[in-house]
Amino acid sequence: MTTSPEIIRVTDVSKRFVLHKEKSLKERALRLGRRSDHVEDFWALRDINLSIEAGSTVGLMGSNGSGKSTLLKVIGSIIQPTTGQVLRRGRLAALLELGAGFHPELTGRENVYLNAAILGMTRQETDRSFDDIVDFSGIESFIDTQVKFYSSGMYVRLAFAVAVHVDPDLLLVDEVLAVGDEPFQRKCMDQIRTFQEEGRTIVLVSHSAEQVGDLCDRAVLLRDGHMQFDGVPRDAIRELRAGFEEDRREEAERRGDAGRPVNRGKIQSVRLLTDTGEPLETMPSGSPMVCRVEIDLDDSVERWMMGFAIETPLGQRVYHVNTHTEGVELKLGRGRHEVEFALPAVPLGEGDYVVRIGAGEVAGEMIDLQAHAATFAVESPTAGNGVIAVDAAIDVLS
Ligand SMILES: Nc1ncnc2c1ncn2[C@@H]1O[C@H](COP(=O)(O)OP(=O)(O)OP(=O)(O)O)[C@@H](O)[C@H]1O
Repeated sequence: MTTSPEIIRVTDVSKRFVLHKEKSLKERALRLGRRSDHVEDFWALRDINLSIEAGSTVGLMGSNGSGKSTLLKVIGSIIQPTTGQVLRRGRLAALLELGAGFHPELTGRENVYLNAAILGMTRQETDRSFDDIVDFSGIESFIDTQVKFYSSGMYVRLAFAVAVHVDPDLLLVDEVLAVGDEPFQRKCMDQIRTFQEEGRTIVLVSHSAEQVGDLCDRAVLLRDGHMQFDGVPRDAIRELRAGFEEDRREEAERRGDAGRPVNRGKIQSVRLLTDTGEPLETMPSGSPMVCRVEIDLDDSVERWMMGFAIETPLGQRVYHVNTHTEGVELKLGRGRHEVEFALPAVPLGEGDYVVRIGAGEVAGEMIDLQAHAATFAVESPTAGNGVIAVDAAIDVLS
């Protein structure tokens, strides 16, 4: 097996920001308007080690403020790490903050030349690519308008068009693409796939599990500036969701301190069974499935409901049912309750699936949630791929 050469090496990188916290208005007034800054260190990244091989597509994931954009900027040398070092090879194109790299007073045309020059293109090279850049951006009629009058989508269109036409070895993309409209986002995704086929390296920040699962061969998960996970996207997504669940519980406990009872219920077990009561791990497509959930409640729980969902490992929901919307009343009272969801036929396509179970009061208060309550695999002999099993027949008509 040959391994690709390393294109990025991040060694022991930490990034500290200094936060200036303003004191209250009253204190400022007392100091007659002089700044009464209270300075605090904030570590946005802590001891990050990362080696990225040429030709790979890596997704940076994590909750808001976890350090994704900071890491991307450190990789792109837009900001310097406080400690540690970043080594990078090849030509870089980066699509970071909205408008970064564009001068607001210059026109789109002038910015294309300026931006391409910053990214390492000669004037002649830019002349040759100019029409393609404008064509890709789709904003031809605004190319001689100052970019300060551009909408966010127009900014991103032009910036992405320049970035992909400078022949980069490494493309860094922050979430900015999300402001483009749907056709443009699709065009960007097609371009990213072309880049992958051409063996270029891509590092992207995304909140979309779908996108990371679909595009990336590796995902790095950040939590509070630390690297929490580095591996295959589906495992990163599972870790990320487990973290969200943990946060939700902590949040519920905090709210509990403010007077509401906590731990009013807990899902104790979730079992997947065949219709004859055998444990179910792998099933043929179209066969029945039973899901039995045991939950303990305390007597403060009022009218409640339970939801059952089947998702792909990347979190795409393929089925959902809820006791309340189906008109099923659940029993009240302290102690163990058992709810069964019996599905007479599960016509899913071949693959792995995740069961998500949630319980909450009809009035809106969450009781418990297990985002990864159980998993199962479906085997299907049908033609094609997808989340539904369809046995397509193909005829050559002419
Ligand atoms: N220039 C800065 N000065 C001070 N703090 C900063 C600066 N840039 C980022 N931070 C802080 O560093 C932390 C990480 O920010 P970062 O933008 O990297 O997070 P993120 O994971 O990309 O978040 P999001 O998903 O919200 O985009 C945040 O708490 C942010 O407030």
